[in-house]
Amino acid sequence: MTISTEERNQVAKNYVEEVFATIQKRNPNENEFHQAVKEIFDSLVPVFAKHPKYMESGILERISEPERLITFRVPWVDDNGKVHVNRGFRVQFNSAIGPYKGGLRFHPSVNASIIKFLGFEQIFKNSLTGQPIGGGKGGSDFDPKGKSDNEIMRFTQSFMTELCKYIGPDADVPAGDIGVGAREVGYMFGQYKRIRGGYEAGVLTGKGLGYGGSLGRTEATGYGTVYFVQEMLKDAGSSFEGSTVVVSGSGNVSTYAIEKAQSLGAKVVACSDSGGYVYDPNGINLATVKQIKEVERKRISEYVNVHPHAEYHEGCTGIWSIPCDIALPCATQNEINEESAKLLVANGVKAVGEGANMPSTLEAIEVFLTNSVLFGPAKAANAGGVAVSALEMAQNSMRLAWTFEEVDAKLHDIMVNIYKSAVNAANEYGYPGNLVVGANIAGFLKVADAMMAQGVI
Ligand SMILES: NC(=O)C1=CN([C@@H]2O[C@H](COP(=O)(O)OP(=O)(O)OC[C@H]3O[C@@H](n4cnc5c(N)ncnc54)[C@H](O)[C@@H]3O)[C@@H](O)[C@H]2O)C=CC1
Ligand SMILES: O=C(O)CCC(=O)C(=O)O
Repeated sequence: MTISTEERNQVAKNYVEEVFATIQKRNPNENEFHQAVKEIFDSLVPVFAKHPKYMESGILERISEPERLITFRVPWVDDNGKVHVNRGFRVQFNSAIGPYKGGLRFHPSVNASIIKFLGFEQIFKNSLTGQPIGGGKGGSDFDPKGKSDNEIMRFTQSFMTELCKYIGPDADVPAGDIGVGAREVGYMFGQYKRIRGGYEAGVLTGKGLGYGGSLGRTEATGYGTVYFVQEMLKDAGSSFEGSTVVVSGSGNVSTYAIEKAQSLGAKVVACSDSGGYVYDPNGINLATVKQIKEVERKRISEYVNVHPHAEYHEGCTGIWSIPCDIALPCATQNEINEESAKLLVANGVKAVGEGANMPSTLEAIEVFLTNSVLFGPAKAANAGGVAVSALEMAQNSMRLAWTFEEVDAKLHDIMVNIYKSAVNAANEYGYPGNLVVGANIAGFLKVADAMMAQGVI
């Protein structure tokens, strides 16, 4: 008996809802994880309607359950001799297409829900890059703010003393994320080498250039986000040239998103940190931001001491009230809610590119899509960082180093290809222009096919 398209869609929708309900029940109070799962699941209904084989082999049930979630104690001693205990995490979510790959986040908000949402997203993002990397993520509820260099070193060494049991160049390859940059990766690499012996350069990415790091990795996520938005704009007959841009955050992703947007002729008028935001009508002076954040490790409020014509405002969400053509949320999850999205639309925003992971709530995404704002979802738009991490792994394996220009050209190609894959999948499954659906489907299909080929594991 043949069934109608409508009936197929209903069967697929029921399946997705049933699996989602099970996930909510099995992972209570993990709101960020539920949010990430819901966004993907809703996008996949047309895939299950067209290819019931994925339902029959329980792909959704399997892909949403981590292969492994490791939690561990991280004891360390501060400069005054006081003992502290933090909690460490590593989620090894999916290894269907390659070793687990994804960053480590040190932030007091880190918990199982945050790590699982990030690890889950990483599966599809990594698949979109076209490189052989599975999905993983980790971190700790350790707060690096205000800690001395020695405290950071003692903490990261303690963290790696446990983590090193579970990672390796062909097994699981961590890197940085919020609160983890070149300094922390360096200390972790040293501790891994000390415990495990040998010189396994490919066990971590984001390393310093003098000991196996790749040129272009520091810039990759920010540059990649701008390359992705450039493709969206190009298709709409527009560009960065002469546009006004707002970028949230002032860390790794923000800094290099600002740098690339400026180099393409945009005026970036605002950036922020977790304390507040700076509005500079003359255009943000990036050298000042780098000095404050990368050298002095101080608050962004210092900016107005150097540039008194600029304004500093307390609080995180106010930045979205600044009129702009292009918004690049590059700070953290759920930083744009429905209200902020409506404000951006009312002020004429044309494009949004997500440099951070899940920076827009589901309601905010809906606002952008229904108002025909060009919307580059995180999994696609910020995939440049992990893509260049995979290039770092490749260079480590080959024991050679590519030039900055070579890496940047590869990054550019990868971002263009991700954009094309998302556009094509959106068209094929009946959602033209919806890059959320397109990226989710394109990322899913490769992993799902690999899982099918490898049997029920
Ligand atoms: N570093 C990387 O290669 C990649 C990072 N990401 C994502 O990009 C985002 C930023 O990460 P990084 O730049 O690496 O971290 P980072 O630690 O270098 O910078 C984070 C920035 O966000 C600010 N921030 C934190 N909470 C905030 C809030 N509530 N409001 C405003 N600003 C806030 C911090 O003050 C800091 O300036 C995160 O969502 C991360 O998961 C995504 C892909 C790759
Ligand atoms: O380069 C990496 O492996 C980390 C990238 C990452 O954590 C991310 O894409 O969110």
